[in-house]
Amino acid sequence: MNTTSVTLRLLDKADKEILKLPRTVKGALYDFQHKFKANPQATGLQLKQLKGDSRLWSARVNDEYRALLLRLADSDWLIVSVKHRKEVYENLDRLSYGINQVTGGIEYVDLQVVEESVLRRTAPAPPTPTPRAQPELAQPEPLFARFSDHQLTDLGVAEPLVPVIRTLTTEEQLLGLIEYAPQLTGEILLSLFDGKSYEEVLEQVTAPVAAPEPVDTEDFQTAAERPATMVTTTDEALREALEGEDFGRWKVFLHPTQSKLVERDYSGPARVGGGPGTGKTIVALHRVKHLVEQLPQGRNKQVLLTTYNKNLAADLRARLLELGGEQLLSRVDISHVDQLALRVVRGAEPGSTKQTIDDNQVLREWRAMLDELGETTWDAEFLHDEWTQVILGQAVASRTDYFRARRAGRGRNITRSERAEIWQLAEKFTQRLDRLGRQTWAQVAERAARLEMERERRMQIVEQQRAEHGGLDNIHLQDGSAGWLRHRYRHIVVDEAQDLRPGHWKMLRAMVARDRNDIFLVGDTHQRIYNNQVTLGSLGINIRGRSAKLTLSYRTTRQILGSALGVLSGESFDDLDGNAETLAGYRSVLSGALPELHPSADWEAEREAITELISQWDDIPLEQIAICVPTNAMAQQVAVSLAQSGIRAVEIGPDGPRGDDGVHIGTMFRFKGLEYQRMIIAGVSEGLVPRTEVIGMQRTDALRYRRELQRARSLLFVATTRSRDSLAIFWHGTPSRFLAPLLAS
Ligand SMILES: Nc1ncnc2c1ncn2[C@@H]1O[C@H](COP(=O)(O)OP(=O)(O)OP(=O)(O)O)[C@@H](O)[C@H]1O
Repeated sequence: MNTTSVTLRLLDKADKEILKLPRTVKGALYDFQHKFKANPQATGLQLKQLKGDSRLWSARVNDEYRALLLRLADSDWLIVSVKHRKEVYENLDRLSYGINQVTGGIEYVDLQVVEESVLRRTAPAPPTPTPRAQPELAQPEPLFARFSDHQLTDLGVAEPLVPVIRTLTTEEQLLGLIEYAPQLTGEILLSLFDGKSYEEVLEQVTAPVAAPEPVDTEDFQTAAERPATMVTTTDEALREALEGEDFGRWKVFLHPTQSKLVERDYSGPARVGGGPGTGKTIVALHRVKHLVEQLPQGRNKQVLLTTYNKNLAADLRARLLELGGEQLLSRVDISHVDQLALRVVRGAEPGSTKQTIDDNQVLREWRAMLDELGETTWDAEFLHDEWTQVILGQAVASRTDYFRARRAGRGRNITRSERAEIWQLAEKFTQRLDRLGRQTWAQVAERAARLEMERERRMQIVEQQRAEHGGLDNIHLQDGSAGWLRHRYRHIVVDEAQDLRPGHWKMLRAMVARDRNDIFLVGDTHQRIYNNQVTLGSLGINIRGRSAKLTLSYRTTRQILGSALGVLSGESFDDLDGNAETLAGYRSVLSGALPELHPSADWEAEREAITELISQWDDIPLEQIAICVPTNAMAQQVAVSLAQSGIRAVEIGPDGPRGDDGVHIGTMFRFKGLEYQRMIIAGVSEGLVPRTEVIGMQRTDALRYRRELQRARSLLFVATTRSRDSLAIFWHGTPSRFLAPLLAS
């Protein structure tokens, strides 16, 4: 046997078993993997084949514990389990392994462990009735009676589990089975249990992970390389999994649908959609790592990782550091997109002292100006949106151009004379900002886009000249020529893509050459919380044919997910490219309690009820609890109520939580990208969610009303999907219309 380069991997789920082992055993396992890789045949390891079986082996971890290994090839081994010595050698028939015929992935099942787990969740049988006193008890219907064995295995259920599956009669038992079953079996059974049809599961769960080629169920080495086999792939990943008390599984075990997207070679820009918690950010991070690994050696930052705010960018940096250390970080520019745009603009205007103001400040400026002018025809929000989306967004440079500008999706039609009025107001507003030495983020984005597009154009001219004159040397280079210019990045990865402005996209497009794997973006339009509707194709980013969707939530329980989907019901969403996008197939294998619904008579009573609930939660750190409210004022009021009961709280500001200690409180806008163990959403009352002003728009501007309503829904959807384990929704007075499906069920 070749002992020089032994590959040792760890199968998904074995790590969960390992996490439960005593500390000393984990330490021993760490030493074991070193020794094993040095020489599997070393006497101390007592490597032996189980039961004459050709692939399953056991090896000694310490006096008490044994590792069970599958031998994939001569020097390629896979740890499938770590068990107490007494549990290894009895009844070997219960240990089953094989290659799933649908996915081509390696699966391992210990039937005894599964059966015991099911049994633990089985309610004790009622006392045996005396023959005469009781009528015969009806046997409960098995959960999956309506599906044949063939149907189950065709969907990808692990064949050895079929007999146990036939015995299941309760949800609890099913959850017991899923805990120790291969990942796909769990996903399939829960989807069927939750009411999906065979065909739906085939399309939504099985097809995305099915092997594209016929599966050879004897070829374990090929199987180990398929995305469907969830294993650690590198030494580092194995060490990580063995070392960590609560290591980040996301770093090591990607879902097959995730790893395919990470590793694919795309002929151009690609997009990954998917509901909250499906691991879009995780995919973006792994994609960055993958792209960096393909780069030639160097020191420069050829990959840009960007997102829409500072807080999220900081989080991306921390997670990328966790994933690949300083070495990976050294090749990646991580910047939030506004900051990036500002950098471009400052680069072009080094002396500029302009202050950049956020949307709230801009609206205050609009209002101040309208007040001063005594102008009442138009409201500040409308003018701000019109200016940002139509005038700035389409780079409209003159009044005449504005008369011709497209206003798709902008709400009510406006006449020519109204356009003239708006144009005049917009001009006045721009001058006012100039005078005050201020600029808006939308202006910065558009300016940055123009500068970058101009820069790219100069590069293209030089390229063209180079082609025509046969080399740079033959071109007469003038001062300021672009001969030395290169695209700023080789690859751009965007997280939370749904909230970037058109200007951002134009800037990013110009920063990277149109090439394979140029732009990779992840986002979910159901979570769009700003009014930045874009059609990427029209901005030069063509994702057609390179669009995919993740559907398995790793964050939220099925129960919370059901409520979150209820909040969205009846609304339609786009795919960032003008087509419809749905959450079909969105699911979870995590289970928990149903969300709690708490009505109150008024706001004060609601705050009391919230305080009361939190004071009962003394089993988790306060930082794992968050309260989300519709307005800043309400956030402050909740903080005061909590303080009066001695509960510490911190508010979440634009840059994240202002402090470490206490329950996090914030408005719905602040929760994007965050997650908590327990979430409270408060003030979900009609008039607050959606706001009264939005409801009023129904009469004045139907299109705007629909857009604002969708945004309010999305905000609530984002808030509901931040919680991992439990969700409590509070309101006073009339509950929000968005809660109707939850109240009806
Ligand atoms: N393969 C995986 N294994 C384990 N955990 C995972 C995996 N993928 C994602 N997660 C976990 O699921 C949670 C959600 O992941 P992530 O933040 O990437 O989702 P998202 O789709 O970007 O969510 P959102 O749209 O709500 O921002 C995180 O806690 C992440 O660590």
